[in-house]
Amino acid sequence: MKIAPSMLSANFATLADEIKEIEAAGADYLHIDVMDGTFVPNISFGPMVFGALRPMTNLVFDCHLMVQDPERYVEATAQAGADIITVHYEATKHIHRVIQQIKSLGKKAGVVINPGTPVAALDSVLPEVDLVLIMTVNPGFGGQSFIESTLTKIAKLKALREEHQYHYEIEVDGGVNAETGRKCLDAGADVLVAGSYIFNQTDRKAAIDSLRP
Ligand SMILES: O=C(CO)[C@H](O)[C@H](O)COP(=O)(O)O
Ligand SMILES: [Co+2]
Repeated sequence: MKIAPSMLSANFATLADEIKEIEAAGADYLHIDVMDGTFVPNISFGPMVFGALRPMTNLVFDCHLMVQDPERYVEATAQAGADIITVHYEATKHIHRVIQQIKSLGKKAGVVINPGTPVAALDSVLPEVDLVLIMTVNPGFGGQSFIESTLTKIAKLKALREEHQYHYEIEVDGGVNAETGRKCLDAGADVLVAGSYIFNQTDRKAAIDSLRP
């Protein structure tokens, strides 16, 4: 399993040091939450900010685009050094086209659904994607409580992957701590995103280690 600390909960005044610390502590991905104030009621940062961090770390840049019509920003995200670009099913009229756009730029393509969207909405893109992200909170803010009803989606995605020999990783995002993270892993998750749980602790290595079974 992999751990993806979410930069949203890091100290923005010392971002480079925060990133180096979680890399040394054994993180696998750096989860990068881009918010536009339209698709979600919050604004975070964009490609100019994480692009500046790219030369400072070898962590996989796992970009979660919470923006309306993400096709407008996929290219800039790729150019800023993203490795995985994940777009919301709910944010575009053309989810299949955006996935193709991401792949044509040589990046791994992910799709993400809100707690209110069923796995069935993803039928047509599951054969194409490298990652499926299940929101375990409503997107927009760190530090929210895990929504238990999302666990059944993880199990569904795992069963579909086995049945059809799909290749996507299953990632979960929101309200993940040692307890809820374990439930996600038991249900079949491969990647745990955790923001406040990791960055609110002074010992980030202990926090990351506590998420591993
Ligand atoms: O996408 C996100 C919010 O929309 C974040 O990745 C997520 O909320 C992480 O924060 P926390 O672990 O504190 O819930
Ligand atoms: Co996220």
